[in-house]
Amino acid sequence: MMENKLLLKVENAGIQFGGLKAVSNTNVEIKKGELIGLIGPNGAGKTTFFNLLTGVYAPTEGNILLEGKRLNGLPPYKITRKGISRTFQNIRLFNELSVLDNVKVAYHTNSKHSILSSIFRLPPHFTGEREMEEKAIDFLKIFNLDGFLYEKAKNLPYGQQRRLEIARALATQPKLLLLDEPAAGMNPNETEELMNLISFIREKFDLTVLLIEHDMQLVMGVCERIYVLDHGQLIAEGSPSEIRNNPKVIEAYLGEEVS
Ligand SMILES: Nc1ncnc2c1ncn2[C@@H]1O[C@H](COP(=O)(O)OP(=O)(O)OP(=O)(O)O)[C@@H](O)[C@H]1O
Repeated sequence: MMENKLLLKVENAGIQFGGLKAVSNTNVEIKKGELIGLIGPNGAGKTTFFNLLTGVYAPTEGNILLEGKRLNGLPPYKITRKGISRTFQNIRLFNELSVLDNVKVAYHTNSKHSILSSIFRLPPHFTGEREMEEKAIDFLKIFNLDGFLYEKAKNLPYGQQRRLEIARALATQPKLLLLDEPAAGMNPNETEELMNLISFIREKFDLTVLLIEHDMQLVMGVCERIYVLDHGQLIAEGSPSEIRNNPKVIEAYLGEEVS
C-alpha cells in the first residue's frame, strides 16, 4: 500500500446556503490507505461535507482535489468515475431490483463497453455482461450476500441492506469510499461485524475510507485519525485518543462520560 501519498486534499472549502454557512473553511488531507472518521453533533455539516466531495453541491469557497486534480463543479457521475463513491445515511438501493442487479448496475458506471453495444447487443456487450455477472457474484460472496442473489433488495433484512449498499459503492471501484453512518440502526453484533467488514475491505481493495458515524465504539475502534466538525467548522483532528481527550470535542460533542 502507498501509505504516504496524498489522495484527497480539501483546501479552505465550504458552502453557503443563503445566509447559512453549512460548511466553512475546511482543510482536510487524507493519504492513500487511511481510514478516517468524521464526527460531530447533529447538523454540524457532516453530510453536507460528503455532498461537497461527491458533487451533489459545488463548493462556494475553496478547492477539492483528488490526486491533485480539482473536482470543484464536476457532476456526481464524473466524480464517481474519478474514484469517489459513497453510501447514504438512509439506505439507497434499487428496491425492486435483485441483489445481483443492484451490484451489476453499479459496475455499469465504470464499465468500458459502450451503451450502444449494450442496446444493440453487440458482442462486446455479451462478454462484458457475462464478466460483470461473474465479478458481481464473486463480489457478493465477500459480503456474505451470495445466498440472496435473486432476492429483491427491499426484502433483505436491514443489516444486509447496509452491506449491499457498501458492496454497490465498492463495485464502482473507488479510490475513496465515503460511508455515511454505516452503523445507524444496527445492533451491537451487526456493528461489530460491520467494523470487521470495513477493515477487511480496506485491506482487500487497497481502499481509503472516510466515515461519518455517531457510534463511538466503531469510530474509535477502526479509525486511525478523526476529524471533528461543529457548526460547519473543523474544531479538531487527531488520533482516537487525542480526540477522546480533546476538551473542545468533549464540550461540543462527546460529553464528559466518554472522556
Ligand atoms: N440544501 C440545503 N439547503 C439549506 N440548508 C441545508 C442544505 N443541506 C444542508 N443544510 C443545512 O446545513 C446544516 C448541516 O446539515 P448536515 O445534514 O450536513 O449535518 P450533519 O452533520 O450531517 O447532521 P446529522 O448528524 O444530523 O446527519 C444544517 O443546518 C442543514 O439544515
